[in-house]
Amino acid sequence: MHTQYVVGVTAVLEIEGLRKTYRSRRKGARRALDGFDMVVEAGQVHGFLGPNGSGKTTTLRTLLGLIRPNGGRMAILGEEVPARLSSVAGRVGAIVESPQFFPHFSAQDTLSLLADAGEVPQARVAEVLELVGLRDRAKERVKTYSLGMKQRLAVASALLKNPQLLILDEPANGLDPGGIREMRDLMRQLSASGMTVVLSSHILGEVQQICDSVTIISLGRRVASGPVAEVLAQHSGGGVVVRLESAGDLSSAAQVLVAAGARVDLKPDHLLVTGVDKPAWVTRTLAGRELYVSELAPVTVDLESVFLELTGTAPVAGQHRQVDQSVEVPA
Ligand SMILES: Nc1ncnc2c1ncn2[C@@H]1O[C@H](COP(=O)(O)OP(=O)(O)OP(=O)(O)O)[C@@H](O)[C@H]1O
Repeated sequence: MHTQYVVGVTAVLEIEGLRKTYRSRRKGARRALDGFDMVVEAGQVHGFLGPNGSGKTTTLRTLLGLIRPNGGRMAILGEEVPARLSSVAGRVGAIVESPQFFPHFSAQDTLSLLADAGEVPQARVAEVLELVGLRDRAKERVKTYSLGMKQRLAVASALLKNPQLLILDEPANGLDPGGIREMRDLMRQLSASGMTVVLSSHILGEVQQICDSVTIISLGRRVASGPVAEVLAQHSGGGVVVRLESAGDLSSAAQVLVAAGARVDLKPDHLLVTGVDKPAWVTRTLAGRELYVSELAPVTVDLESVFLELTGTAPVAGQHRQVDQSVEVPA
């Protein structure tokens, strides 16, 4: 299901009908993006989700002018890219591939060098070190840093020019739970300061906690998008779990509800009822037949279940899922 967006002036990122087919003499043609759409509004932390090989990195690299698309259009901060990339580049910070740092340099030296190269005032170096929480270790060599600290340094380098839009490809990759939490807090902090953050991720629980909105990609196409709560609500099916005072009455309760027009799944200790506008209707309908509800709760879905359903990547018993989601194009 596609959410229709009204593209307003606040869109920081717009992608429409993006297509990319990789061609190689040896491996033939592979369609990585097949008419992909994405919109990110200003001030959001936006999660870009999709299984391995679904086209996330291709999208981000195309956006940054590193890959030439075969079709579609893109705009960053209202400027068409790649045509006008040079006029927005100074307002976009991105880490699309893990940057390589000189191991013998300290974070301070690394950022200082990058600040000079990017004509950023040196005073900004201390600010970004503080922001990413590296201040106290800033003078130590990068080779002594943990993976999490290197990730922070990468984010610090992308923050040097105080971008309006920050794009991070898998920022939590390889981090332990503590590191992930710190990264989450940093994203929130940046967003609170008015920055728009787009992050691709596989860590769905994290995305659910950290992101205001999401785009889910599968096979090079958008399969869902919108505020996290909306995407979840659209896929919860409005179901309710119903338990009765006496479990022995479940089967008759199921018959009553079906006769009254609901869809009912009979489980050993509860009913799963869908197709009902208001949960109170279930209580009333059953009470009218002297069947008493002891518990009535909406079915909660998490982003992971929605993701698995939409991208067709839920595990299937006895099958080993292959990781590539791109489509081979016949010669
Ligand atoms: N340079 C390339 N040449 C040929 N095929 C490529 C190239 N880069 C990516 N692909 C293919 O395009 C498809 C999409 O890859 P992409 O890296 O965009 O996916 P992704 O969603 O970022 O995946 P992951 O989560 O695994 O990083 C994959 O089938 C990949 O093998």
